[in-house]
Amino acid sequence: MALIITIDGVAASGKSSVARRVAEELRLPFVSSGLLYRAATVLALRESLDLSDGAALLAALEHFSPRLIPDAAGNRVLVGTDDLTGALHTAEVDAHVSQVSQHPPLRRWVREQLRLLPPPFVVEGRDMGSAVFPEAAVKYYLTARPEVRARRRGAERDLSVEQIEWALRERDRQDAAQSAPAEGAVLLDTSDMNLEQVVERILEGVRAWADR
Ligand SMILES: Nc1ncnc2c1ncn2[C@@H]1O[C@H](COP(=O)(O)OP(=O)(O)O)[C@@H](O)[C@H]1O
Ligand SMILES: Nc1ccn([C@H]2C[C@H](O)[C@@H](COP(=O)(O)OP(=O)(O)O)O2)c(=O)n1
Repeated sequence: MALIITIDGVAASGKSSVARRVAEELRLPFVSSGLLYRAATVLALRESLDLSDGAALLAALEHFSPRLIPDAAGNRVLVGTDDLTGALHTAEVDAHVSQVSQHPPLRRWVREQLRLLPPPFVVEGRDMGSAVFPEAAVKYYLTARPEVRARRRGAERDLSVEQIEWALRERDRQDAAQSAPAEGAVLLDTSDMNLEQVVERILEGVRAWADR
């Protein structure tokens, strides 16, 4: 079975940065599942769709067919030849993506897109090790204290750390349904670890799996 490594966790726990570095060390592609939910949100906002209307949101995904490109330097999302990536990480998308991602038809669409990707790869999100790739060989779940996560994200948003912490706690609450750690996932609280320490812990886990 080709190796799939899942790295799930709460917002700003370090999933994308850690997945990118782990994939780099293992010379594997890495996949950021959240970008498809962010792309769905950007499309819905641009089309002024009702974010509570799952059928309309799914129709928009099927019409625009956003494509996730697992670039090693950082995943990209294309709609036709338009690169949506630069519009995905904003406070406005943060504020609406949880509502968009709740709809089961959208989750099924995202799952179908992800399961088309040829293993091996590292994939990060909320439910990669549970709902999407339960067969994955190595599963991790990252957490960190909200104030630590807010400080880390602070460099990426033009909001105060207090505003970011409030928004992260709100998104944790809204995302809770699809964010439970997968069975067998190794839980890592990264609050007091730097990025490379988290990366090394996961690489140790992959080596242990390879030597089993
Ligand atoms: N263990 C860590 N220590 C310090 N900074 C970190 C750590 N993990 C991630 N970061 C930084 O925190 C920010 C958010 O990380 P990111 O990977 O985007 O989180 P997520 O994908 O879980 O939302 C990034 O700037 C990243 O470089
Ligand atoms: N596998 C996933 C990935 C993301 N989501 C939802 C929940 C998140 O609030 C949004 C955005 O996810 P993303 O990983 O890009 O967000 P963060 O990097 O954690 O801030 O999408 C999801 O429901 N399932």
